[in-house]
Amino acid sequence: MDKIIECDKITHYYGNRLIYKDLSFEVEKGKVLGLLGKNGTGKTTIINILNGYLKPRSGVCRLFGEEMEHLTPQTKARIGLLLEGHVQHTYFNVGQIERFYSGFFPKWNRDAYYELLKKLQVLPSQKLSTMSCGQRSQVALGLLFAQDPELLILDDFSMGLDPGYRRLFVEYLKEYASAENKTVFLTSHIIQDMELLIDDCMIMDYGRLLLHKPVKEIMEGFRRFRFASSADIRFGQDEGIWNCERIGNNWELYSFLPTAEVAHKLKQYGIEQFKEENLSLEDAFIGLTGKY
Ligand SMILES: Nc1ncnc2c1ncn2[C@@H]1O[C@H](COP(=O)(O)OP(=O)(O)OP(=O)(O)O)[C@@H](O)[C@H]1O
Repeated sequence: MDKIIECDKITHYYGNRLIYKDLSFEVEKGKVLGLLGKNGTGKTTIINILNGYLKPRSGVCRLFGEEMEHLTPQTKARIGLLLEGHVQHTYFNVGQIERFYSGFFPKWNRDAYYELLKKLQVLPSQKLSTMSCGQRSQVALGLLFAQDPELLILDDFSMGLDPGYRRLFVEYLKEYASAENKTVFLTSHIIQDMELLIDDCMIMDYGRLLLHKPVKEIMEGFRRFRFASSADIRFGQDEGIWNCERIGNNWELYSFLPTAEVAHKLKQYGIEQFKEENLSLEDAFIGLTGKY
């Protein structure tokens, strides 16, 4: 299997502040990987390292087998990059920006741009600087599809997009990734979109990678157990319990363990009655990372 992204033991600090230590992961060709994490856990930092904008203190990242600091122009043309939603050249209008970008990319597909853009309520003569935040994001996404990259890296692609356009874009992306065997690495705080789109999920915690798994495994294996108790219940993570929170005498416990094992653990505290629940990816994310 081709590895499109390889990160090996990345350690990064801003000043004295550790962002992560020895972070390693790979993304195979054709996969859609979603990077999730609370604010400030280092998602944009990873994207900046992947693109060679930031040099980590140690470790190596490779895209298409080339080290991030020495990407050739040919490899760069295979990568579509969206940094927090926007295009920079806002003095262009909708038509001019398409013509400007087309010169840089050999496989430029102008129809893909106009197909997305025709859904926008703007004229080709409208300047980007006079557009709303979401409209500018739509232009940026249209330019990415026209580039026809083999690897798409999208940082917070849903920023400013309304629900209808977000759904449309998620559907385009899904089709793009599966029909053409493209690879996508993306971040978003809109986890409902991620659930529809991604194959694998990486969740960052402060200073470390919390979890990297196929979404299917999370959806099938991770559960919430609700029960009532006045006991002082304490589980360690080494016992397979990710999170156990109390609100009054009502408890929420999250685990990948089979029901019988959780039942056995609860019995030690005298709890025989509990309710087991399947989770959306958003609920699973909250169960894994806690509510702050
Ligand atoms: N240039 C910088 N200098 C110093 N600290 C920085 C710099 N850029 C980011 N940070 C800090 O590093 C941490 C990670 O930032 P980053 O932007 O990667 O987080 P994020 O996960 O993308 O956050 P969000 O979800 O809010 O977009 C934050 O605490 C941030 O304040």
